[in-house]
Amino acid sequence: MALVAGMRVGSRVLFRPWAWLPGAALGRKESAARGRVGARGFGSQRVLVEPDPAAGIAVMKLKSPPVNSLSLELLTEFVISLEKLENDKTFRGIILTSDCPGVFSAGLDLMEMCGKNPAHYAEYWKAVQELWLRLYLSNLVLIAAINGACPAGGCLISLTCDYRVLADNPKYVIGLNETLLGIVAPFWFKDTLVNTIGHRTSERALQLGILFPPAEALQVGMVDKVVPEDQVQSTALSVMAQWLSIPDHARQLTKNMMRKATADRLVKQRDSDIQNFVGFISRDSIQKSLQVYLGKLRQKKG
Ligand SMILES: CCCCCCCCCCCCC/C=C/C(=O)SCCNC(=O)CCNC(=O)[C@H](O)C(C)(C)COP(=O)(O)OP(=O)(O)OC[C@H]1O[C@@H](n2cnc3c(N)ncnc32)[C@H](O)[C@@H]1OP(=O)(O)O
Repeated sequence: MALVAGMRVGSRVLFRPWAWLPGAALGRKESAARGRVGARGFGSQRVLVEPDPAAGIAVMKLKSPPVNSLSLELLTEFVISLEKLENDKTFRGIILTSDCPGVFSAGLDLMEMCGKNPAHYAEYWKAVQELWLRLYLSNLVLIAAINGACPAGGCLISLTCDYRVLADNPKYVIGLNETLLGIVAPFWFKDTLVNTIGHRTSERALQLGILFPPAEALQVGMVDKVVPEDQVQSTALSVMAQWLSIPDHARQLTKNMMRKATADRLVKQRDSDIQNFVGFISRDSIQKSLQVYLGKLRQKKG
């Protein structure tokens, strides 16, 4: 077996780029929870995993009501489930979807970024980085079955997937809308978007914080397919079959070739990226903007 840049070619698991990242190791309890997934469903409170070992795939459903906002707990459970599937050679692909009606994910949890201390912000941001790195460089085929609204961090997660299927519902908007909150998408959010829809469209989408409805999302390439809501899952499954018809080693090496440079940019500056986030989010003006935004979200109901 040849070794290419730390990747073992000839076995199914080709690269574990995070294995050497600081803080990437899981605790003892979490490690003990790993192991073969088998045919029974597993998961955690916030991440349901429905394995289909015969097909070599698993459906992973985010289940953190009401809106799958990416709390520290959800991020942690997400990473653990992902690692379990990555480590089990039975699995070659994951369909990522939501168990919360009408929302794929509301993005980063605003409560994690409001009124907390710098140590908390640092821990939170490290967890966000970790999930992005693992998803972006995953060996598995990842298909997003987007069955609800998909703003900001929710959009980022879908952009790490190899293919996005979006339900045709005008409420199911998708995009990086950070500027609407008075905050800035970090460079690696931006890079992920640029890699998907190109520079000019990203520039406009990011500055204006555009949340694209399905037809426009398809037109700009933010998603790959728009289908009636009741066909999202079946379409994701048939797309998965197509991707799994490609030999793993060739597809994985190609994915790595396309994505590694983007991931490396963050890997090389994880600590300074955390410091930037902590400094930025701790500013009084940013805290005020987030509070105002949260207030508007709450008012919407009343
Ligand atoms: C000098 C430059 C330096 C640069 C340095 C850069 C550093 C980095 C800077 C910071 C980068 C941060 C990046 C941030 C990314 C994000 O993801 S921020 C989150 C953005 N998300 C959103 O804008 C979505 C907001 N939510 C919604 O639009 C809607 O909730 C929905 C998803 C469309 C669902 O609508 P609906 O079903 O009608 O539910 P609601 O009634 O609106 O919500 C239910 C309750 O959930 C709460 N909630 C919603 N979203 C969030 C959230 N993201 N976090 C936490 N809580 C959320 C909402 O308030 C409701 O709560 P209650 O009123 O208490 O019920």
